Amino acid sequence: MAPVQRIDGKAFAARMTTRIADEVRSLFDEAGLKPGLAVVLVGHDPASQVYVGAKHKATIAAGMKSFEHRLPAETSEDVLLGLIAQLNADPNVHGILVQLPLPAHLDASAVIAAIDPSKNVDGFHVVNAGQLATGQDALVPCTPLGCLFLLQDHLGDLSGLHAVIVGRSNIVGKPMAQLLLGANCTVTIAHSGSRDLPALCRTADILIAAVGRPEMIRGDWIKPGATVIDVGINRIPDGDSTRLVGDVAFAEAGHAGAITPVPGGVGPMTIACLLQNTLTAFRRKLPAKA
Ligand SMILES: Nc1nc(=O)c2c([nH]1)NC[C@@H]1CN(c3ccc(C(=O)N[C@@H](CCC(=O)O)C(=O)O)cc3)C=[N+]21
Repeated sequence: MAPVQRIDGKAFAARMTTRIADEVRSLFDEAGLKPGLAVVLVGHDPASQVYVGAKHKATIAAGMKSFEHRLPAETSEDVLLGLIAQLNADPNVHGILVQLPLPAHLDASAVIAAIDPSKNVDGFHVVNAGQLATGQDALVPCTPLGCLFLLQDHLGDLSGLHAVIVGRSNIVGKPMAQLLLGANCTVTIAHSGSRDLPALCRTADILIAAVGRPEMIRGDWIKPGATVIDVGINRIPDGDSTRLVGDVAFAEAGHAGAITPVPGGVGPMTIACLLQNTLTAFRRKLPAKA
């Protein structure tokens, strides 16, 4: 059998970012218009600091305005909601992202609900989720959108394929299911408690791993030739240091048709799709052409 193909999300994301930057410059620069993305980070979680820094760099590289708001860990919900109200009203801000997880004293669902759905570039608002579920134009959560782009690039038409999604979060599993249904897949949503999960996974033409458990999905859970998308980003100890692994035991997946590596697979696509959503939100605010 042909050797497994690596799906290069890093390269795909770089091409997407270049295309978005070209679009921003060629269509809007002359008119003095710029999409703007506001990112709010509460507290000092080291991983979150790294991600927020990466988002800032990508936003600038795409020719957009980046507004960073770093708030102390003890910020009250009132202060955070006040900032969100200000960003909702700011015409220079087209996208708003509040980095998750939030410190425990803050109610993430109340914060997400406060972000104007038309600026909610994470696609986490119930209005965004409802629009996606009912087939209306929506801002779609960045990680599953990135997975869909990689699948369509690799496989072309997805019609009739059986997709098994392991993971049922609002951020990945559920919106991923909606997107794949929209692309005419047959979709199964499974989770760590599903009965005979290995056998279920073996029925997948497309296997999406989004459980958040390092290397939980073993080689013998993968049907030969299947396309595997590994959403997991787990930092595990490695000697005196640490390393990143996905939710799939990558070294055992040599008989898959294709697989996304970790790092360099889905992660970079999440950031590229954030830029894409910011551009989409910006376009929708432009006055209709006369
Ligand atoms: N409101 C909100 N929206 C998010 O989209 C959001 C969030 N909160 N909280 C945290 C997670 C995580 N996340 C990642 C983005 C990029 C990489 C990424 O680019 N990873 C690289 C390298 C990572 C590394 O080296 O540490 C890769 O996989 O190749 C990873 C993870 C967005 N998140």
